[in-house]
Amino acid sequence: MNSAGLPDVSPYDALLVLSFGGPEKPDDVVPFLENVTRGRGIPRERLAQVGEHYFLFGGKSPINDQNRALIAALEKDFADHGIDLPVYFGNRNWDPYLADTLAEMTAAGVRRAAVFTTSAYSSWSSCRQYRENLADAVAEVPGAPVLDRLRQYYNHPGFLEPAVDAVLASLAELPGGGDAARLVFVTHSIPTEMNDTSGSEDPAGQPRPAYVTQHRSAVDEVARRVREATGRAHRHDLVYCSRSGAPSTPWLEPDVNDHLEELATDGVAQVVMVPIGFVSDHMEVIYDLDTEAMATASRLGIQAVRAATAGVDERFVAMVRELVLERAAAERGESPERPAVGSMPAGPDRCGVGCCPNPKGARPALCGADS
Ligand SMILES: CC1=C(CCC(=O)O)c2cc3nc(cc4[nH]c(cc5[nH]c(cc1n2)c(C)c5CCC(=O)O)c(CCC(=O)O)c4C)C(CCC(=O)O)=C3C
Ligand SMILES: [Fe+2]
Repeated sequence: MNSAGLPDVSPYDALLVLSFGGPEKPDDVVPFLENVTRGRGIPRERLAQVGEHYFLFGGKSPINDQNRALIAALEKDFADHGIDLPVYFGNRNWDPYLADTLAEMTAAGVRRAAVFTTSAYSSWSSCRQYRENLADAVAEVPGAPVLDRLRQYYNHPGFLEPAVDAVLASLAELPGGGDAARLVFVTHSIPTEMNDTSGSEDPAGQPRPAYVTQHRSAVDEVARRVREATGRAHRHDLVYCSRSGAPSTPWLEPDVNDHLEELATDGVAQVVMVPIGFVSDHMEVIYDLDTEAMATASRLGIQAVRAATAGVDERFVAMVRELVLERAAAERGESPERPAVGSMPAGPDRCGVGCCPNPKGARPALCGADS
């Protein structure tokens, strides 16, 4: 609390929500995909396919609107809690681009901002690449504010509690209350090599392989709480979607569709798909799960329901506020509580040395113990 009895956000004078970005209209789709895949060696056929996913939804990704809704909810939550902190929005791959937002923040006199990324887990794609984006943007904008990326939140109760309720709601939608339903937790596949190097060897960092270890912690905790609530032990699995890259490069498996085939063979009749790797219903969720995996389930005669993502659940929104206040207190030299549930402790405020290296070679990155 500050002298007026309100939560103390110093040393911060802004919050930046940093996300992936997505196309807003059909003409944006190809330039967006070019932004995403610049220098990444994604085969042309894969890009054409992913372009079709966007065109199926009118050439517009839901992700930017979802982030604007999250920001509106945060502004309201801050106001309700007497917190006077402007919230800015910047993306890696589409308008509003991070560097433009940083220029706007600089012009508005922002000196130091907390940064919330819309990605809960550690890997190059979901963690360090955002830190590289921050370094690039700061290099482009003279006088840019100091930026503190908030810790990974895959094990924060504000992220997992909405997931538990979402699973319970989905079970209730299945005939018979889903009493024999399998819980199929789904996240974004990444190259196995990117998983192996996710996290760091620095004892103060996230233990390797952070990406899968963090997911297992989150998944087991949600399944445990569902069991507590229903009194039934639902079997559960962690599987993957949205594989990309060259077919010769190994990525995390099994793919959700292959897994459903296997479940059907084993006689599983009901499934709840839980998009535990994603914070909102963006393209991976509405295409890869709701369209493709749902069609697979229906072809196999499996009754399937997809659980909701955190979105603008008030606990998730409150989590962002709590993370800002926690980090602000830590930067003031206090020792705030660091809520964490599951098998892993709260992650560090700064990524460990060598955390989640870029597979194409080292680049400058902010917000690490070594930056
Ligand atoms: C771990 C992870 C997350 C989750 C964490 C986070 O949220 O950050 C994520 C999120 C997202 N990924 C997204 C879109 C895309 N990702 C691609 C490609 C890739 N993703 C990767 C990983 C991840 N991606 C990887 C290793 C590649 C291969 C290329 C490379 O090595 O860099 C491609 C290129 C085409 C393709 O190859 O699929 C697209 C279009 C969107 C926007 C959705 C929308 O528009 O609604 C979102 C939120
Ligand atoms: Fe992706």
